Amino acid sequence: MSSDLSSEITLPTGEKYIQPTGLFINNEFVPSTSSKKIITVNPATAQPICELHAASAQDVDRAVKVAHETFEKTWSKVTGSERGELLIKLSQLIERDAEILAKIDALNAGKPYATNAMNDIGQILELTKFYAGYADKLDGKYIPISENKFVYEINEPLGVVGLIVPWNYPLAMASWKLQGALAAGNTVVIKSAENTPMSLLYFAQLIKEAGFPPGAVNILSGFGPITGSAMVGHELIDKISFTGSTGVGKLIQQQASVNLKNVTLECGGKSPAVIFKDANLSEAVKWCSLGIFYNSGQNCTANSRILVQDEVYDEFIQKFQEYTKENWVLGDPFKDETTVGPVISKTHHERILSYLNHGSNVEKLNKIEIAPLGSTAQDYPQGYYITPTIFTDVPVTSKLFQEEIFGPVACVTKFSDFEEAIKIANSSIYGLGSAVFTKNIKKAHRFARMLKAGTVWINSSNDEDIKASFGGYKMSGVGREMGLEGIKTYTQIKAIHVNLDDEEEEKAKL
Ligand SMILES: NC(=O)C1=CN([C@@H]2O[C@H](COP(=O)(O)OP(=O)(O)OC[C@H]3O[C@@H](n4cnc5c(N)ncnc54)[C@H](O)[C@@H]3O)[C@@H](O)[C@H]2O)C=CC1
Ligand code: BAL
Repeated sequence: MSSDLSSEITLPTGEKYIQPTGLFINNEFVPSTSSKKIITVNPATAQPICELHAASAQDVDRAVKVAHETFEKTWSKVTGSERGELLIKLSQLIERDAEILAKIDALNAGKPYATNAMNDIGQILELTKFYAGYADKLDGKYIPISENKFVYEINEPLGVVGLIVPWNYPLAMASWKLQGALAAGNTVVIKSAENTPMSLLYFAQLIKEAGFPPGAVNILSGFGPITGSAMVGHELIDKISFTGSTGVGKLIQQQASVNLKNVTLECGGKSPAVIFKDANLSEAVKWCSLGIFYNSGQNCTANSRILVQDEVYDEFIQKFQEYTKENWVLGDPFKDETTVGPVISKTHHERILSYLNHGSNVEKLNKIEIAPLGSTAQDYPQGYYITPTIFTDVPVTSKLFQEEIFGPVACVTKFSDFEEAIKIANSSIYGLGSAVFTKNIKKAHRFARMLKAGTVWINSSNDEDIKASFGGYKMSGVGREMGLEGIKTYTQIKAIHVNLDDEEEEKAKL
């Protein structure tokens, strides 16, 4: 059963559900004004799933105007407590529909359902409740000036915010932005990635059911250079929060100058994990394997550069291979045991393969393909699978060591001492995540302070928590998400100066 605005989907489990396919504007699904369509593809099979409306610049304009009007007339008058209650209601609906939301991301993004997509929903749930609790706690500040003068500062929402999200965590990346923006009192126009629009459109139904007023949240599927660019250029959008490539982040920063938009950019990374010889090696192996192979390496904080001290280098490589072989399962995202699914698309698959080819045939590096439980990408020729791979003794200046591959590919290199380790770790244009493994607490903290990265994990890796801020140094981005910063980033401060002096009144008293 399909209409122009919905499509009946049969999941690989045999279950069926109705997928909305229109644009979600003013709490209704509507057709696009353009004939351009997005055809979603299941990365595990390379087969098309369904066709969705793609927003034109005209559709963006309509969504933004609706969001603007809603902000001015309704949403800006809703109290923090009321916004918190709506978010609590939303969290209950997310909990109710957790399985179907995770199954949609498993189908559309190839995320292993039980071991990955469900984790995303768990994080979203926690985050939604966290921001619900903060919605009425955006306290201001009292600043005494003199006997008769003081200032109070209040946090106000920005207005209409434009959110542009990627495909690696389709619903989670949307939620990092959306829930914080709503808690802070903004209205939203959000665009999903063209590869993965399905879960966010399903989520639109929960927004409406939770009771958010029409126009508070508008959800567009669409292509970056058309829909995304129209959002960035729109003068009624007060802020853009973007997650994606550094190249597009740079474009957005330039285009956003049209009305001096506030911009948050969460971009690429080439995160180092540094293993000192006094580390608990088994723990380092476990975390580094998780940090590069989880989500098939499609993580902005993936520890794609692994630096190991000379004395334990060979032992680390051996244990790393063994651990990965024994603890990961490559395969069908809908099988409960699967932990490594396909990568997102044909284009991305080809991009990763070209890095693998460059590493082995151009740079002539030592390449080790690890077959988790004996299976490799060749066992799944129908989908976009990549066999987990490590390159060893990789020169620090090489393309593979410097560029973001965004796949299950680790580059390992040696270092001799603390100074060399910090120099290599910081020799990157990026500065998003980083990890350091040592039992020496002083060394760990000294190293953490010297790392140029927005997140440092000591004795773990990619162990993010919604209560802590997340974002990059250098070309990994601008601003922070999650934690308290993830709500403050959607506010602006107004300083109100109060003068209690009244010379006329004083004179009258005399
Ligand atoms: N930081 C992260 O989490 C992510 C990083 N990436 C990196 O980017 C590489 C390329 O992946 P892509 O999907 O091509 O990333 P991308 O940066 O092109 O896409 C991310 C989002 O930006 C939108 N977009 C693209 N061009 C735009 C424009 N001109 N104006 C406004 N919005 C625009 C896309 O539609 C999508 O929603 C990956 O291989 C990876 O290295 C990709 C996704 C997430
Ligand atoms: N773990 C979610 C953000 C990222 O790594 O892409």
